[in-house]
Amino acid sequence: MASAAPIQLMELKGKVALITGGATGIGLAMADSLLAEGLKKVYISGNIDKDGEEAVREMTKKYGEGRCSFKHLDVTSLQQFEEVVKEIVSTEGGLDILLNNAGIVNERKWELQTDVNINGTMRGCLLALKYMANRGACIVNTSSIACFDPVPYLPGYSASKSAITGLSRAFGDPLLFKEHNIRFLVVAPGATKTGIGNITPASYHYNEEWGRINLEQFYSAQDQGPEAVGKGTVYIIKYGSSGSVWVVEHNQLLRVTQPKRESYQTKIMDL
Ligand SMILES: NC(=O)C1=CN([C@@H]2O[C@H](COP(=O)(O)OP(=O)(O)OC[C@H]3O[C@@H](n4cnc5c(N)ncnc54)[C@H](O)[C@@H]3O)[C@@H](O)[C@H]2O)C=CC1
Ligand SMILES: CCCCCC(=O)/C=C/C=C\C/C=C\C/C=C\CCCC(=O)O
Repeated sequence: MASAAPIQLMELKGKVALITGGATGIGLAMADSLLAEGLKKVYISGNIDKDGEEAVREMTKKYGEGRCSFKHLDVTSLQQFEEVVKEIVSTEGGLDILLNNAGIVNERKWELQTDVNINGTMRGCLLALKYMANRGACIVNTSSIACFDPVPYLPGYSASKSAITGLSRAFGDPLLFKEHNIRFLVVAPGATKTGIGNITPASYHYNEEWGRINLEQFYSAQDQGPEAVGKGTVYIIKYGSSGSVWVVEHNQLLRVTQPKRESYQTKIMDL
């Protein structure tokens, strides 16, 4: 049920955004939704140049010349990440929105999965503190519903998404917000039709049978397109208070209210 009219915390017209893993799927849908809202410029970034170039062609056709550019950025490299952020800040006079969205599913290469998903998001948040403070900036980190309900066959992936939600809530705490005036937010999508599942069980899982079961479950659970996450993210950027967590699942945007831990603990004994 909708509550009282929310207070808009950011005007999107004329703003500049950078999206990691922005060339495909959810990241590209976020770019599309932001451009539709009148952003001055959206920088799509990613580790695969041909995907980036294709995405820019698509966005330029839809929104006109100069609204969207591609930057090569592998989020496992802090140096690359910092160079891209610095270049945008110097060209545009500042960066207003950073969407830490790059992510992979790869239980076989779980260390790489950790580096992209957790460390990549952490790098983006730390760079935001360094280059985006005190201008009302907003960071949205892409988690997953796997952060609430760990997917049995994806321990490393589920852990990485719990970490993203945890670090975003810590960065987004009102105490820190008072110091740097940056909102840190979480979008946690449910199963979404993108290329993330275009993998073979043996190529991404240490247990091929688990991989097969997980992919089957994933394909049958995908009931929304990336556009839903793009639209939901625009709402979150406009209205989400720092540290808030949001789900986009079954084509709905939902606000997550974390219960106080005392409410779900059962006392066993005094020690
Ligand atoms: N599709 C789904 O059901 C769900 C996806 N997510 C998350 O949404 C985010 C986007 O995924 P999708 O759009 O679904 O898949 P996708 O595979 O289309 O997008 C991921 C993007 O990240 C890029 N990427 C991978 N490694 C990178 C690196 N080292 N540096 C920079 N970019 C890199 C890929 O090239 C790709 O463009 C991910 O964080 C994923 O975990 C969360 C919940 C559900
Ligand atoms: C290849 C898996 C990609 C994981 C993407 C993700 O972040 C989250 C996906 C969420 C659910 C799908 C994953 C596994 C399916 C498990 C259970 C299906 C239960 C059906 C449902 O909850 O709707």
